[in-house]
Amino acid sequence: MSNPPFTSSSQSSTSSSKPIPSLSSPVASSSNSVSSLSTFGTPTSRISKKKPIGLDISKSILKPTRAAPGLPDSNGNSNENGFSLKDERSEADRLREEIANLQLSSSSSNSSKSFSNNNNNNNNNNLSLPDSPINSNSQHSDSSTTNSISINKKKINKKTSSKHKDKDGEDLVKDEDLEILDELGAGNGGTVTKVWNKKRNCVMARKLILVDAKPSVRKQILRELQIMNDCNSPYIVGYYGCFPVDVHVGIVIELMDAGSLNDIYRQNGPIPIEVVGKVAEAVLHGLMYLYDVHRIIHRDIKPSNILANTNGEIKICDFGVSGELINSIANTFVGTSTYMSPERIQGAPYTIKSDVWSLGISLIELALGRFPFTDSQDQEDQDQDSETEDEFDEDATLPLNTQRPKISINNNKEKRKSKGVSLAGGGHTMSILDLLQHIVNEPAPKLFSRKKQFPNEAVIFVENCLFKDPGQRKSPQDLLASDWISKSTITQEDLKVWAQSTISKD
Ligand SMILES: Nc1ncnc2c1ncn2[C@@H]1O[C@H](COP(=O)(O)OP(=O)(O)OP(=O)(O)O)[C@@H](O)[C@H]1O
Repeated sequence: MSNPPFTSSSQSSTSSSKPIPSLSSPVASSSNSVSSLSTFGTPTSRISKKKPIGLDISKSILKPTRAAPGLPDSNGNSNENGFSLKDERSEADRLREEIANLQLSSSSSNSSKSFSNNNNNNNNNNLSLPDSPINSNSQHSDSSTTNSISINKKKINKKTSSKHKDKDGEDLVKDEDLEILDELGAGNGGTVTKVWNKKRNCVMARKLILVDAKPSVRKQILRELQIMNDCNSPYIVGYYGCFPVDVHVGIVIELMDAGSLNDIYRQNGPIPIEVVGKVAEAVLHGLMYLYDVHRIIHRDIKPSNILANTNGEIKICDFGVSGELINSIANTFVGTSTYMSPERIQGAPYTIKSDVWSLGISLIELALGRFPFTDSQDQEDQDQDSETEDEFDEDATLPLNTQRPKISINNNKEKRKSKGVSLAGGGHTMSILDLLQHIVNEPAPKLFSRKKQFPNEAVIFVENCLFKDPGQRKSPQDLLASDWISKSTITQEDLKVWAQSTISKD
């Protein structure tokens, strides 16, 4: 069963003629943006795995969507925390602001201690901030004082800045203040839960990373994670703090209430290609921010690390800030990254171009609603809507003249029917080695489907992400300047309505 393509302008006007009382401004007041948005899918239940993305946007708007506590519902009504869709700022922005205020009040009112590195106690306008939770013990013994109130950014280096202390010098996010509400998901390294911060009266996401490391390593991990303190971008999931949890590490981050793009496509079917374009744009901005500002390469771009919220924001998470954490997890890691570029599989060092490859694979996955390298026989077995061979979208992402991946020299029917190893995160059915071999030896997948036509600009964009030679592969900057991204007409409001439509109603 194919998903209807994005609607034409005539469909748009039909849907926009319906009243949309449930959304407060700015969506409702912007008739243009509403009509352009006709494009997005109807809400689908989380129970159903493969409901088509429908067309009737007005229905999706009218039906109430489940808003996480701390976030507005689809009617734009404030929930118990007083947030509303009318308020353009996201919950993360609000929290950031609160944190900034706390820092200022801390620096102006708490003149008893200065934790700045320069150890001076004259009134030279340096900001004195409490140190990070990790460094605080040693730094707190510093008795130098200051009355400074203005922010001298240069003085706030990575080691001394902390957005996570309140005016009493207490951690802004403490594990004991978090009440577990719901499980959001689990990955190879740990579990993520939705939590209520009793002290701050808001919802957050708490990720428990199972590292089982000795205290010195854990301390080092927590220290390294502090770099996330300084990450401040609308394309990066907000970070609120981290702490040891037994022998493990807890990280508290912004709750993205529409979940990961992996969850979204698995529960709602393929993501409309126009939205996929905005996903590409957000990820590229996030990658560029991480690299340009912090010299960080993400290293793990995949749909489960791209998150969306009902404000229509798309952000990336889980980037490789902590070498120690990567090492610790690698010790217990049972999966493998199936989004890895050919050069990485062959042992070349990571570059930002490796992230670009992973982005290309992820985009195909989102647009098709399945992992690009899925074995077609298995896929066919699972696809109840495919009744004839013709209808089935066999190896859709392989080059047109390729029937199926040559997964081994002795490829035969028996082999084809083998389910192979089911890889984590994508319902993958090739064995890991077959897959890695395939990525290295076979042509790169393409954005292609027998069932649906994708815009040429999107096809070219993905092609540019998936040059097997990293030298030929485009940089994030070039990709952002491409036609697909620069000519997109999808607005933030459109994304907001789309994201809300993906939330389950039960
Ligand atoms: N900030 C968040 N807000 C909402 N849901 C989240 C958040 N972070 C993670 N999740 C959910 O939790 C799931 C598990 O995340 P986690 O990072 O532990 O593993 P993963 O990325 O799915 O897999 P892997 O461990 O293989 O990288 C995600 O797929 C997503 O559904």
